Amino acid sequence: MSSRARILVLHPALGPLDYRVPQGMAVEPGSIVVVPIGPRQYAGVVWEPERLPTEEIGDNRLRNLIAVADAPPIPEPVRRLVEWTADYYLSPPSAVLAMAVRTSAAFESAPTITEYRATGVVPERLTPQRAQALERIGERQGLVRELATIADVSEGVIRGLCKVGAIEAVTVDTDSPYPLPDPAFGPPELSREQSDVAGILRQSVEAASFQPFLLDGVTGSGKTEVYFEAIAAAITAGQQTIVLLPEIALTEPFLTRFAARFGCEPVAWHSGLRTSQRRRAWRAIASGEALVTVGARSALFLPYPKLGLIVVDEAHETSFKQEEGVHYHARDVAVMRGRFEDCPVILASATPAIESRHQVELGRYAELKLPGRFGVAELPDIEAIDLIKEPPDRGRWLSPRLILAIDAALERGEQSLLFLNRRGYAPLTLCRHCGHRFQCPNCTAWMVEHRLIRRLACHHCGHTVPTPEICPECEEADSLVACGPGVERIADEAALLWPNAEIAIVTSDTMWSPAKAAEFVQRMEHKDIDIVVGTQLVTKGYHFPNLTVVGVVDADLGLDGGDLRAAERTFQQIMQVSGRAGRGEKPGSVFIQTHAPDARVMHALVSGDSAAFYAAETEARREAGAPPYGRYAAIIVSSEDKAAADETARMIGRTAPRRDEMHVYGPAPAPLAMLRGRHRFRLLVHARRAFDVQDMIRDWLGALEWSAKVRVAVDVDPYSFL
Ligand SMILES: Nc1ncnc2c1ncn2[C@@H]1O[C@H](COP(=O)(O)OP(=O)(O)OP(=O)(O)O)[C@@H](O)[C@H]1O
Ligand SMILES: [Zn+2]
Repeated sequence: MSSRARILVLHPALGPLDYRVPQGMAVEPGSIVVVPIGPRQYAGVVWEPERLPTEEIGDNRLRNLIAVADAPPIPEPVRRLVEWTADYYLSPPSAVLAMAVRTSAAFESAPTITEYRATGVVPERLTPQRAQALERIGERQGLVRELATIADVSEGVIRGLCKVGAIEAVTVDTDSPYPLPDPAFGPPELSREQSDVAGILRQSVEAASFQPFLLDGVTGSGKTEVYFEAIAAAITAGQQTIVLLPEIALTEPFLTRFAARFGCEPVAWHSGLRTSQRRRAWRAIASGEALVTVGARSALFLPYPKLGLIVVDEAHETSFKQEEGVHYHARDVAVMRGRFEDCPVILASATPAIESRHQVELGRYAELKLPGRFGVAELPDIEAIDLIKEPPDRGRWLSPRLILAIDAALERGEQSLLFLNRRGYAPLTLCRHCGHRFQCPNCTAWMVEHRLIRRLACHHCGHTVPTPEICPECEEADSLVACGPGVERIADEAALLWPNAEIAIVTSDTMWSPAKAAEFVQRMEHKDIDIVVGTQLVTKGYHFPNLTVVGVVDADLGLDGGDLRAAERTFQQIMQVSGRAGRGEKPGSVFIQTHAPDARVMHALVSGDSAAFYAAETEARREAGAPPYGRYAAIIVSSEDKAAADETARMIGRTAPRRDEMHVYGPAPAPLAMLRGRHRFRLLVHARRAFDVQDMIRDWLGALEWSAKVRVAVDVDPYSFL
């Protein structure tokens, strides 16, 4: 009798497969193994056969497992989480598992990796490519492949630089231990309110049982300080913590703040890590040595063996929803993980989502409130500026009242922030002679002018072209006009208004790495910047006590398009950016430029009556049967071949089951009818809360077949309707 093992192979197109465990090899559920598939080798994880049924094959046809990896097994709660996520989001389990086993380097038993870095030697033959490579690499270090990507040159160029001594190899120890955070390093003195909330969280961590908390505290109330106390309790108990942040850019300030509280930085996990860093972090996490990990949503699936606490900061942020591959929502999966791990989950937010508030009403989440700012800081005053009554000058975007407020802030030596959630110079370029508009060839989207790099760029697919001198349609020179503002245009206007002020543009174009974020924070703290012009990237997390004036350039921007969360999102975003003003001793003021001062959301922002706003929004959702009172699932059909996509979408529509508990809308061309060269059609399932949408969709789509040219993606609980 041979012993067989069921393996979930890390190959997106394959289901579970059985293998023979050769004599002398020992595996258990969770073991990471290497298996043969045809002539190739893949990693996989041993699974409980009853949980992943598959067609059994005879013993005589089994192939042998090749090896067991030198890494701890994937713990049981993670295996349950993988199954749940795959089930809920209608995704292949292997695609979910791939997020837990994120790096193949991690279980190859090589404790060192060879990396490369610049030596400072300038080669005699300095081609433009070589010069570019050395300039971009700077102080950085990595594999040849990684350096080539950073420098945007071929690997050959890097190897060439190596031969002439401009780049050298270094051996990196990827198993060196991380320092241990010390709960007693720098604890703050908590206010009464803070200390009450911290006490409840501490107790919950010590009790080590599942409990979701909604930590609802206004901006600057000390939510971070308070959940740090829960982390301290977990560290003391020798348990691991995950802190999820909505953007990588926020990790840098978090690391510094964490170090001030605990004496050393936590382990960071995000897409910007090099192979060697990824391997080191993964191994420390999987062995249980890494006590606190901070990261973007992908940190959630890692195999922490003794997880004691999960924190989701800025939990209302929609960037926790993944829009590609497995369409999961990290906030919701975090709560499930807490349940499988039996540990508390803290969702921290100044503007909790209606979905999360609803869970509080149902008694599933415990609500903890911090209603006031810490210390002497007060919440800022918010005023609306009616752009019809107080318009900016022609061709300008800042109204007189906002300009006066910034004048005064500059006079007082204080900082201002102008918020506009639009990268680049202008969202649309057209020819004033023939009316030609520049559209992306791959997407249903205008090309956005970026003046800093003198290119037009598509924000959906990344396609760029140099900004043309003449209209490609009518060949008229100097006929192109920029329509509407992006942050670069606002920065230009600010430079004209305040020629002596130091102005910084902060977007993902200018702040694309943790190091850039650190540099920005430093310049702000040293008052080297007077006016920040930024996108949503600067709206959260930052604490700049000298920042007192915030101007929202176009508060109506997020209301266009009108998906079900548009008003809520606008409210959250503006509250969030307002939260940057007056965080220190100096009071802050916020100006919201709008064409719709009478809209409910603008009223709520100005009056500060968020309760009334939420009540009305929630009631509207209830009436519409929208989440959290009903559910949606989107089916997105796409193909490079428009007719094929159209035909498949219609077939799916025709075969839609008819049930009382649900209705299927569509198919219709998606608002983003073309994306990255693929034509897109959408269907939307709208169902009652209790209806098992996933099961219905599984049966429905499972019975259909479509051409290999067509991709059908299901988005359960969609946040994007484009
Ligand atoms: N008990 C305390 N002792 C000393 N400083 C504190 C205390 N509580 C809060 N602070 C300080 O007040 C500022 C705001 O706190 P914190 O950033 O934790 O608030 P927050 O609620 O997380 O804010 P936001 O939601 O805007 O990110 C920080 O600089 C923090 O260090
Ligand atoms: Zn595009």
